[in-house]
Amino acid sequence: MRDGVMQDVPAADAAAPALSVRGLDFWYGAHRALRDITLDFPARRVTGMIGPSGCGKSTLLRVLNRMYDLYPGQRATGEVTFDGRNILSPEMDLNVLRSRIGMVFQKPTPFPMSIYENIAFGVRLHETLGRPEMDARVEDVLRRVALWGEVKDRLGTSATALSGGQQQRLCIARTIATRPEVILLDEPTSALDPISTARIEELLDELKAEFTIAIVTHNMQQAARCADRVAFFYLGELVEVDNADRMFTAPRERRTQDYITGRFG
Ligand SMILES: Nc1ncnc2c1ncn2[C@@H]1O[C@H](COP(=O)(O)OP(=O)(O)OP(=O)(O)O)[C@@H](O)[C@H]1O
Repeated sequence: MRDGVMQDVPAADAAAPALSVRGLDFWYGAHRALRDITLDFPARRVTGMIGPSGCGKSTLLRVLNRMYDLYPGQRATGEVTFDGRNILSPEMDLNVLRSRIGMVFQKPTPFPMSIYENIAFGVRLHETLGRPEMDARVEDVLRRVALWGEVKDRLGTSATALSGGQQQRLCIARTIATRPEVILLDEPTSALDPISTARIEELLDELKAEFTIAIVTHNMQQAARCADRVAFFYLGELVEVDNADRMFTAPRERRTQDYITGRFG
């Protein structure tokens, strides 16, 4: 426990953290959007991040793969340990980092190229594969996101012609194709219909056998269905983190209880 934030985990659920955030502060210019965040992301578990709009959930995801680095005036202090290194360090190779900690956005963002190239493009940045190996990689990840059957006969056609749900599964396939350890998802189903949403949720359940997953969601049912652990944020602070079942049945903090019962947010 640190600074009053409850985060003890029963031994059975105490997977080693893949990512450890310690004393993290984040600024957009003079605006401090995250305050002294300390949070572990256990390996091969789904950590759900919830809280009212503007509380800093997306900001934290953007810190975890240094996405903020693309924007002047944004800075983070503190530590985020991944594979024994502080990823906030200026020496970090950001291309390597982003291949190991992949990100899926709210709105499906396929590249304006073919379905095949959407996957092969990122792989080529990090590996040199011959055509048969690349074909096998493309097929493997499309099978894993349950898209192969739907697209195998039109791999050369534009990805932008797919439905929203198919596009989001393609974006997840693209992310796992570079074989990351961690997948960050920022409200990945908020633009999708209920059937596509259910398919993505099932997919997350399968992927967590292999990947560490952090998902931002506004949907309490989704957090309860998908997440092993849930972290509740409010006004840039981490209020409480706990196993999902306990978080939704017996939250310890009043603010968490008010939020999950719909009293604000
Ligand atoms: N580019 C930016 N420049 C300045 N302030 C920003 C920027 N992006 C976010 N903020 C501010 O940082 C705070 C946290 O925003 P963030 O987007 O992380 O919240 P969130 O919890 O993900 O919200 P939502 O659920 O609405 O997506 C908010 O006060 C927001 O206004």
